[in-house]
Amino acid sequence: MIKIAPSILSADFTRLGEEIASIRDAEYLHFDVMDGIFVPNISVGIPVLEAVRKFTDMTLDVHLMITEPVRYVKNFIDAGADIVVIHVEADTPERTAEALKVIRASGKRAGLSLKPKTPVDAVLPYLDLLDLILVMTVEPGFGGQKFMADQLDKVRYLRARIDERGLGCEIEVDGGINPETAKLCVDAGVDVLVAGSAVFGAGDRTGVIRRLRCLS
Ligand SMILES: O=C(CO)[C@H](O)[C@H](O)COP(=O)(O)O
Repeated sequence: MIKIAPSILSADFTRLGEEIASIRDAEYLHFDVMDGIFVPNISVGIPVLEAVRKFTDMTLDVHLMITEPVRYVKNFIDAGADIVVIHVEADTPERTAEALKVIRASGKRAGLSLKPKTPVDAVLPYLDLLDLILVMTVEPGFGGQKFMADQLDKVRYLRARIDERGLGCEIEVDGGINPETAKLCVDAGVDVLVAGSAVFGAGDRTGVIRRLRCLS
């Protein structure tokens, strides 16, 4: 069963509670954190995550597009994150592993993401520490960009590595996901689809989530 993770980056922040309440039948709620340094944009942070945590029981999938994530992972866990995804490019290998261990030691799920220009084998040394790998299918920083189909080679490669080792690590994609690109991702072996503008730009959110699952 494909999991859907609507990204609140594309929600109407003046009505964030209503926007979240309009999402039914999605497994995760994707929460994008941007620091203006790791990516050329600034989004929301810990106080907003705390508010969202009080509002919903959904699994909160927190994507940290920030430098030196090891400094902040515990704060995001305390604020209510269920899954914390950091970037492989955001710190040294030692501190990246340390951050992943802190997440798991807190009883939360650890994820690692890679930007489109990062070679896929950059995440392999961390596989045993991971519950999720997030393959970016746009340059991180902004919603509403065009899907990069060439990133699906990474998905196929990771699918094979994860399956041959019998690991439970999920593969997630983020950026430019709509019902057409979702089909390509599912065929390549993706487990979780992040979708921002496709979900929050649609009137019928239940309908679009169903189409993203390739059910209609
Ligand atoms: O992480 C992100 C951008 O860095 C967003 O989650 C992503 O771009 C979703 O937006 P859309 O579905 O509109 O492409």
